[in-house]
Amino acid sequence: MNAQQAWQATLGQLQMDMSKAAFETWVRNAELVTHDGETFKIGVTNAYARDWLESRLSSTVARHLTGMMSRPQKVEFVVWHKEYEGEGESEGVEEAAEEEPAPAPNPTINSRYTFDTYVVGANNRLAHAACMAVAENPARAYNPLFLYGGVGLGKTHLLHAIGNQAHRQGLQVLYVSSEEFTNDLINSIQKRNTAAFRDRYRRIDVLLIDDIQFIAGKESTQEEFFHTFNTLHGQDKQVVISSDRPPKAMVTLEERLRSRFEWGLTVDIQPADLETRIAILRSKAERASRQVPQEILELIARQIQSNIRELEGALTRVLAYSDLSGQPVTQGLVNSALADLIPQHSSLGVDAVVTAVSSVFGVPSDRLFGRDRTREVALPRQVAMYLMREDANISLPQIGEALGGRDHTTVMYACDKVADLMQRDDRLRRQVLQVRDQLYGQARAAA
Ligand SMILES: Nc1ncnc2c1ncn2[C@@H]1O[C@H](COP(=O)(O)OP(=O)(O)OP(=O)(O)O)[C@@H](O)[C@H]1O
Repeated sequence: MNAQQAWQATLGQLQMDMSKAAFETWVRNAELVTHDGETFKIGVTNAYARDWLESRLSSTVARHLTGMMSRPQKVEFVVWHKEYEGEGESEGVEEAAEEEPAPAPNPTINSRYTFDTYVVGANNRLAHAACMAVAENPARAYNPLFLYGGVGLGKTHLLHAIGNQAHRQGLQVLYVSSEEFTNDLINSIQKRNTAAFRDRYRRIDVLLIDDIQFIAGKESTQEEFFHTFNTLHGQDKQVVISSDRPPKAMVTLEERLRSRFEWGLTVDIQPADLETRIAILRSKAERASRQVPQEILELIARQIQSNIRELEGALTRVLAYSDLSGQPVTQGLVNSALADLIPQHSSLGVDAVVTAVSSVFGVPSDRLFGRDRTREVALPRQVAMYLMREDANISLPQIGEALGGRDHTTVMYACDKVADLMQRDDRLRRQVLQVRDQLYGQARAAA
């Protein structure tokens, strides 16, 4: 087998092993540059892709190549552009590519929000992969990309991350909230300067428009956005849109806009699970050069469940509390610092959990309290047991007593089963998050 065949076979293997999104984002455009008998030099289009492949795939790729060539092989990823082909050593090419001066900052893009600082978990993996794909290949991956999710879950962060990367590639990027778009439009109409408005919005390569839900119901803004969208899309320019709900749920949105939003890819961001929330806190603490014990991060992450902005705010508050009082960060300090942010667990009782489970799973409360064992009731009941145990700290015998007079081993089994299923069953994980959303929404409202 020659080197090119071995590389193509490795690509085929990776395609089978990796998720589609990851493969498309990171591997599809990689090419064999040189092979000197023992090292495969693989070219990728930018330093991001090189670092990603180097840190996650180099040993897997080397293993596949070794198997195919029947002798030990190494792999090296380099930044490589096709137009440099034949101009000599690829090392030289790599340096040339990296020495390009950075473009002047883009005033509409927040340079702190990058893919590097975005923590990926099960809740946002697809959204993250889609954004990476768009940033790598504007207008060629998904156009438009429509990103939706609840408040404070990282939509704006991802838009800026795309913006930062596209800007580094020398593209003209414009980030605006839909409110700014509306205000710009109104001003231009008042000043009779709509030509300048159109120029600003149509002479760009990438338009990132945040919180598009605010244009629903505003007729002339929708009209103008429709033309902006068509012009950009028609010229193969990338449009990325964020919203707090999917296009279908934007009731007062004109049908022609809704259908355009659905032309490309629509992806959601769900609330982050516990592990991701801890990882976000850890990353934020590290960036602030602070050492915070794992159990403290976990304590904060358990308390603030549905909004990453609040989660970050909670950490900042705990650290400020510790600095101002001169005390170390302990559980007690966290509890005092967050007393008014955290719903008190005692307010979560059996009834609150059953009501929330009942509404998310669509099973009447009395059936959850009863002894019915059909699957449509049994699983939601097990979820209720799990949440009573995990979130409301109710004892196993009390839970069993409340839910149909079961003994504590049944409850223990249910809790383990739900915890295990949530690792594998995405739908169930989301349902549990929805229940928690309801519980904590209620608890906060009652506080
Ligand atoms: N996965 C993540 N990793 C790191 N930081 C995150 C993540 N998700 C959200 N954040 C941070 O949480 C904060 C809120 O995120 P962001 O403003 O992007 O949310 P949003 O979904 O746009 O909210 P809104 O609905 O209010 O517009 C930001 O500081 C962002 O950096």
